[in-house]
Amino acid sequence: MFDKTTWIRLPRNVLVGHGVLDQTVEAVSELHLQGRPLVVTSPTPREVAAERVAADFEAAGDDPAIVEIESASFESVQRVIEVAREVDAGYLVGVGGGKAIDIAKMASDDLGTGFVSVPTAASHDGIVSGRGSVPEGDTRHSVAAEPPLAVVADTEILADAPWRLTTAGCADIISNYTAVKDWRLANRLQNVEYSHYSAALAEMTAEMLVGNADSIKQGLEESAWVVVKALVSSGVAMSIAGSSRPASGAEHLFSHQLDRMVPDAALHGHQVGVGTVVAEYLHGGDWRGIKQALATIGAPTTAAELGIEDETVVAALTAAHEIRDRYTILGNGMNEDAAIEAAETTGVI
Ligand SMILES: NC(=O)C1=CN([C@@H]2O[C@H](COP(=O)(O)OP(=O)(O)OC[C@H]3O[C@@H](n4cnc5c(N)ncnc54)[C@H](O)[C@@H]3O)[C@@H](O)[C@H]2O)C=CC1
Ligand SMILES: O=C(CO)COP(=O)(O)O
Ligand SMILES: [Zn+2]
Repeated sequence: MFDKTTWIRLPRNVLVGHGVLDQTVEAVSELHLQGRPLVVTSPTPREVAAERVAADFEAAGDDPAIVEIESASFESVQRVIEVAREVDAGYLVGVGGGKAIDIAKMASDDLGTGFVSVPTAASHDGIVSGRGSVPEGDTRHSVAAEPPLAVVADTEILADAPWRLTTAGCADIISNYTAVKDWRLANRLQNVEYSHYSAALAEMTAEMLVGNADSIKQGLEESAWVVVKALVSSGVAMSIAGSSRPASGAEHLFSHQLDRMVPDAALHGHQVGVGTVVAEYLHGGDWRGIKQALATIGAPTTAAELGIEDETVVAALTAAHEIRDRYTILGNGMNEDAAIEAAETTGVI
């Protein structure tokens, strides 16, 4: 008997454009969600967008509540769940960067409620994905979470956000190159389940972004448009795969290890970009091309540009494979000499 089952969960409404934040209530009303919206946000995104979204729900008679989170942690998820129960929320609206959106989608999953994604920065490809990424002790979980029913990406807001957030999003997409190589390797060596469609979409998204690298420039709203569409596409690749494999390989393990060693030292996407240069080198690929694309966009390509000590980068490379049980080009780990050699050859240190 044929026994394969695939369940691909994608958003129904994806709004991308200038001023679309004002259409959030309309995009949600189309989904026939019931009850009060709970807006999940963090301090800056609250000022930038969440208060406006809440005011629009208020004006529509939807009686919204707001909860602010500070970090991506299971404690934050738990707090949001508690607040959602206290206010009897019908669905959750995540407004902010990757952390606020991850917390909202994980809390929604637990509560069994709908989730709407309102990114205020084009900084990560979790905008659409049905995954949450949360550190815990020595490890970092990639957990199944509620994928958004709707996405509202206002390019006016995204273009107004600090430019470094957009370059981080670009680097998070460029990392698909090595993530897919790692996925293929894991498929061949470990029989890890692999999706050609998902991998092709993830790679094509990275190629299109790199092909447009010259047109991604600070101060152009068009750039925010190009980047956020790529982030949506990358998130769809994760939804097709049912895992973060098409967008997260060795370069992500390296970034997650840096988060453990030097929390908040640099943006997720920027760390991932530097990890991509080293991972591409380890794969014997065109690491110079990756480095050039990152540099053209204005994303960091060295430890110094990340603001992280060379020794910390080397230590993160040697310990990255321990983050989780995900087979990558790192295999059972790099020793220190090999990590120094790779980081020096690529000019990362
Ligand atoms: N679930 C998934 O599939 C994925 C999850 N992630 C996760 O997302 C997180 C990284 O996302 P980031 O957005 O880089 O981090 P973040 O959510 O911490 O945001 C970075 C900073 O940007 C600020 N910010 C956001 N919008 C702003 C605006 N319009 N103006 C000014 N400041 C603004 C935030 O307040 C924060 O200080 C990590 O935890 C990462 O693991 C990343 C990729 C995929
Ligand atoms: O950041 C991600 C994809 O860009 C996914 O995060 P994980 O590595 O935790 O799955
Ligand atoms: Zn990422």
